[in-house]
Amino acid sequence: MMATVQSQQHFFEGAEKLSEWVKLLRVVRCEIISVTSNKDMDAYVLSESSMFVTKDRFILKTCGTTTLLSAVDYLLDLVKKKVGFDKVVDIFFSRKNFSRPELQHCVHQNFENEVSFCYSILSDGSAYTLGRINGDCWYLYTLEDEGVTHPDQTFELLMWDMCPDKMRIFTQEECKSGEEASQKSGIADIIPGIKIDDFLFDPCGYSMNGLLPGGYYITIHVTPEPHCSYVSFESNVPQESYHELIDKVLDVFRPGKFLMTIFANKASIARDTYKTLENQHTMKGYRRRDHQFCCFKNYTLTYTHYTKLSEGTQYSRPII
Ligand SMILES: C[S@@+](CC[C@H](N)C(=O)[O-])C[C@H]1O[C@@H](n2cnc3c(N)ncnc32)[C@H](O)[C@@H]1O
Repeated sequence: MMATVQSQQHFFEGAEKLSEWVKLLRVVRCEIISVTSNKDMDAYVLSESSMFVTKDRFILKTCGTTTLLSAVDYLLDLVKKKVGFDKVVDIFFSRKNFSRPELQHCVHQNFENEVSFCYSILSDGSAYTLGRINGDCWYLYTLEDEGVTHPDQTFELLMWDMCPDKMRIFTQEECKSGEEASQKSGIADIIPGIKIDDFLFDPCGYSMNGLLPGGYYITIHVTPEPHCSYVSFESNVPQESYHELIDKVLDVFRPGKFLMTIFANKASIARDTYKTLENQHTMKGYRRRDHQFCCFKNYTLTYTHYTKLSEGTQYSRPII
């Protein structure tokens, strides 16, 4: 979930900020493991994924059986009370369809419940499903009211049916620390110069946040268990074309399936990237199953879903 908030007042980082975030995360049912900062952004590795805070934007990514949407009311109260921000400029709540929805809190057991919940707090929003409603799909609730005018883009790769050899790296049997896993897997080389905060769970699982100057981040989360292997990659690093980044991430993880979403507003250098993906029927040993393009008021959104070509399959179109 990403929310952008504003007011006329100057933003001030209160000293008790950390304890306020701890309380907010308690509502969501997760904890802070580690914090890293640069002058533009605070990045938190959480027991269930990540949180990023800038002067006017809040990004919360959670997994497992957390109750992410319960953070919205709390957050809106908090920013109003602490810094006087009282207007939500944008909100994006998105997720892939769950493998086991019945294990979730009732609000998160289906998208209709989530939409009702979002609508009860921010009633101008719209809800969308991209992909196949009888297969893999991706849900989005977005407000998109005024939107931001500065360049803005978000790239996400959600991967599953992961390569077991790659996943072994993210276990305590194979690596002793997050840093070792970042190096051994090749994660450390995906975006050069990034300030990495990584964590290896016991007995397995891996999370990392990476920061670049200018408010740019990447975040990667790995669930290596073979019966439910899953990796997420997200970044707001601007690219005219995401092909090189996609190649690097696929090389590191070799998923069986992945879906990709790219949001870009008019001011972003990524605004035309959808054109370069239009005829990308295959890429790096993967075949496209679904491809959709949406024009929202302030953003374009590209959704695309690929699955691995089986051994010996002939490529019918050029491969990047
Ligand atoms: C890295 S976390 C977050 C992954 C999340 N699916 C995502 O993409 O955002 C999940 C992985 O860490 C492991 N793990 C180990 N201890 C954990 C803990 N205390 N809390 C959450 N995950 C833990 C889980 O078994 C799983 O493999």
